[in-house]
Amino acid sequence: MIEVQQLTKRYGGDTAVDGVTFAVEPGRVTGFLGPNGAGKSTTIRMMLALTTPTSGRATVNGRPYRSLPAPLREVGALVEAAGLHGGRTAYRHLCWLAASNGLPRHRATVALERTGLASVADRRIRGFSLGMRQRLGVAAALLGDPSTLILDEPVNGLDPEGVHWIRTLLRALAAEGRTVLISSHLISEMALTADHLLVIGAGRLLADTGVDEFTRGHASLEAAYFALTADTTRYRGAGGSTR
Ligand SMILES: Nc1ncnc2c1ncn2[C@@H]1O[C@H](COP(=O)(O)OP(=O)(O)OP(=O)(O)O)[C@@H](O)[C@H]1O
Repeated sequence: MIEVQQLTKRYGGDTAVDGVTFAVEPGRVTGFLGPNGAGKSTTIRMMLALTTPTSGRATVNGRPYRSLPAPLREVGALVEAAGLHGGRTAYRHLCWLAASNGLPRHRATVALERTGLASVADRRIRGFSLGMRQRLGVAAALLGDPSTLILDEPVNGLDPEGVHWIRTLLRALAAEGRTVLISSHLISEMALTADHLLVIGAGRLLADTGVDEFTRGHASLEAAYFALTADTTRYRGAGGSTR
């Protein structure tokens, strides 16, 4: 369970996240949506103590991330597919991560199997495609068998088979009773993956609702999303309407 209370982040005079309050419940997939620059990544980074809030707080299982005794056992995160040592194999990378977090080595094998990377476990990461790197990032998130998963844009770089795979995986993880939060720009994909939605625009929470409820009265989830966020889009192409 993730709880965010009055979370705010200011950069100079700009407010990236503005007094946001919500809870992400276990047992379902929660989609985190919003236009470019809405504050999704900043909110996620504050949950993971990668960015310090100006005010407010974020907790996982009742504690701020920083005070979790074994963070990887409680929260698995995919923030961006960076920080990979290209010369290492996928297996070595995960073993190194496991060792530095006090996790048994066999967790690396389990995570590779769950992410479909077992057959390339001994290949060097530098030869990995974007989609394979993304899977490896998900494998790292699953390493500690955490009850909470926070994945920023997990669908990025995945081919159609990969998109289907991550959708099935996320739904299975939620069905196991885990808390699953994913951000995405792919609204149509969210319609298939998420049970619940948090929508943020210009740093403010615009919706905290079930997918069916959110879509009611609109032609599609996309139409409902555009109607809600039209006035909060920070960046928009010249002449481009989002409706
Ligand atoms: N380190 C930083 N310094 C200054 N401003 C920042 C910083 N990080 C984010 N911002 C600003 O905060 C706002 C929210 O950015 P954020 O990356 O959280 O949005 P986002 O919803 O994740 O966007 P996207 O969908 O484009 O990834 C933006 O206006 C961004 O320019």
